[in-house]
Amino acid sequence: MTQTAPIPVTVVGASGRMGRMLIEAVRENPAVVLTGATERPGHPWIGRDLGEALGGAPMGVTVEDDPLEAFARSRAVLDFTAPAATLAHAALAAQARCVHVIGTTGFGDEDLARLSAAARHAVIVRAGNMSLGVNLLTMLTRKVAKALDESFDIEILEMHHNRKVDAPSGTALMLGEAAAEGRGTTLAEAAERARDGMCGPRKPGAIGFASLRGGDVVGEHEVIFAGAGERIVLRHVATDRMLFARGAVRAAIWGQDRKPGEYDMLDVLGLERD
Ligand SMILES: NC(=O)c1ccc[n+]([C@@H]2O[C@H](COP(=O)([O-])OP(=O)(O)OC[C@H]3O[C@@H](n4cnc5c(N)ncnc54)[C@H](O)[C@@H]3O)[C@@H](O)[C@H]2O)c1
Ligand SMILES: O=C(O)C1=N[C@H](C(=O)O)CCC1
Repeated sequence: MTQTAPIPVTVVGASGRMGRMLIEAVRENPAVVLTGATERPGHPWIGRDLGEALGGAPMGVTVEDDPLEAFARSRAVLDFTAPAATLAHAALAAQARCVHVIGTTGFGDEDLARLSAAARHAVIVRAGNMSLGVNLLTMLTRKVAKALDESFDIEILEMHHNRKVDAPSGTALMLGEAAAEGRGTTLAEAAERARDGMCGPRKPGAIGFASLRGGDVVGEHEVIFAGAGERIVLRHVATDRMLFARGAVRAAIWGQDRKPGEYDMLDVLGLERD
């Protein structure tokens, strides 16, 4: 029996809520091995052993602030940081020929264009949500939106913990894209992202968003199809961030030896697009 060597992986933003989960998800999966961990320059963990910084036994991996050094020893980068950091990582991951798994959310249109440009020379797997459940929910959302006409108003409601910095969530935008596709339009055309004051009656065909923030909520999403006398509600509740981290590790493994390009979790999970 042939035994394949584990894939060397770097986790960027190692001290973050998701960084810590990603380290655990790499350590529990024998198909991958942690060879690098980074944090932003000036972070107190720089130069320390990662295991000790996490409050446990030494792991033999030193936290660095030079991502290229770490990427050069790796074949995949797991990146749940912040848009500016991820854009910088994309160029370096392409240079080091690493699969770049991006969970970061909050990108603007120009940022997304820059990531698409990087994907001409590198494998990028990006998703606003790496869980199986949410990716299935995007398929259901597309189907229901296609089946119903504009007499059903589509509203997307999300709730997250009080430390989240971007809104609407990346997941809500994924669900919005799916709803828009089902309706035969684009989210840029249909999105209604904020309502306050005398904003007038609802625009027919709009896809509305509402964001709640509080406590330690991991991530909850509802897609509401509101018609006359009835409502259909599709709902996903995440209760454990390991869900996202295990999805990211799966994407890193799936991305090995793929052609350069921009992929998402539907590709990784082998789910149909329509
Ligand atoms: N796609 C998904 O499934 C999914 C799931 C959860 C969170 N997220 C997203 O992941 C991102 C991070 O979320 P979080 O809750 O872990 O945030 P967090 O603030 O806890 O962690 C971000 C980490 O990135 C580090 N960082 C920032 N700039 C850096 C740089 N230049 N180099 C290295 N590290 C850097 C920060 O110091 C911090 O430790 C957010 O955009 C969030 O929306 C996505
Ligand atoms: O905690 C976060 O931040 C999350 N971000 C993603 C999003 O923006 O949808 C996924 C859920 C958790």
